[in-house]
Amino acid sequence: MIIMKRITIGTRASKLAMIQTQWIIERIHQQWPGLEIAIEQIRTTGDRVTSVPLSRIGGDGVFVTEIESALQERRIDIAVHSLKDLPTAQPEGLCVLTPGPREDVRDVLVSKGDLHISARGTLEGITPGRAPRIGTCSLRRTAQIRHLCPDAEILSLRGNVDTRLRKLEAGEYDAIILAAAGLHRLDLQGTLEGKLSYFPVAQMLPAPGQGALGLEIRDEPAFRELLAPLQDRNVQAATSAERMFMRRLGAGCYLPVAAHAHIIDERLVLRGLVTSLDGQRRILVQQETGWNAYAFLENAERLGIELAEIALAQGAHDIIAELDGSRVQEQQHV
Ligand SMILES: NCc1[nH]cc(CCC(=O)O)c1CC(=O)O
Repeated sequence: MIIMKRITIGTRASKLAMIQTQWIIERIHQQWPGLEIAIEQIRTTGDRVTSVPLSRIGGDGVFVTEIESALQERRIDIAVHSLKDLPTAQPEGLCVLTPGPREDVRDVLVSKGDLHISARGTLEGITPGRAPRIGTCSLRRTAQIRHLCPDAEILSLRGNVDTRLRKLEAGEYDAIILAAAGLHRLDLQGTLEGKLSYFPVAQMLPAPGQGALGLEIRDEPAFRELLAPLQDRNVQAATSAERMFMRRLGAGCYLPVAAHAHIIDERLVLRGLVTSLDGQRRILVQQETGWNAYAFLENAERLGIELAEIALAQGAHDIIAELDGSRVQEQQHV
């Protein structure tokens, strides 16, 4: 039985983070109408340091560390995150629940001119003799776009979604790549009509957890009970498989590792990718659970681990080690 009267939700202050938080608050209120919910905005390292690519700041958790401290110190009770920003292992005493439904998992090309993604997933509309300039800071997107278009010039792009769109308008890029989920939640499809083309998942495999939210709490029965009605078994199974794939590879969230799981015919199907930054070497693997096996979370997690081991057996370790090495060198030059 819930006896709480008031809880505090912690979040980043960005427009997207606030929309996500408001949505979660509405969902909690539907279940627990009397509960008073306060919001605490927390500034993270990722919000403060906007001029350096995330892959150089030091990888994991740049958008969450301060928020996790607030949870551990009991200044907040629930943290609302974009699941893909959340490291795959939680600090002592914290756990993550995943509400549904999951937004669109795909990445989108937002174009200033003719560049677009065809239905087959190829990059079209390139001006002959000129390398398309594409903005992204994600190594996962960089490697996959280089695979699709080895001539593309990849330019660094950081900031929240509005900032990125402003930089595109300013003419620094021919196109930029964003997560569909962020654009949809910010209700930007209308404004960007005619400029958007969606990558098929197979051509731009998403980040583990992309499109899903993660609710982080102290692992206590009262908060588990409070959020239980929001949980979605299928989203939980799919994202757990994706995140375990990443975790077993020992890859931080800013390495070119991608994973996507979905349910077909009552089986959980997981696809994973480990790729070199130039997009030349790719280890693309797929595995599925038995019929209805994903009903047990352990099976979804085991699927992620098994697929990672398949990728490692095919040489994923070498690619990751190489990338880790080059990142350390880059950091020394910052
Ligand atoms: N680190 C950026 C980030 N984290 C979560 C989202 C929104 C999409 C999502 O929830 O997966 C974005 C923006 C983007 O990648 O374009």
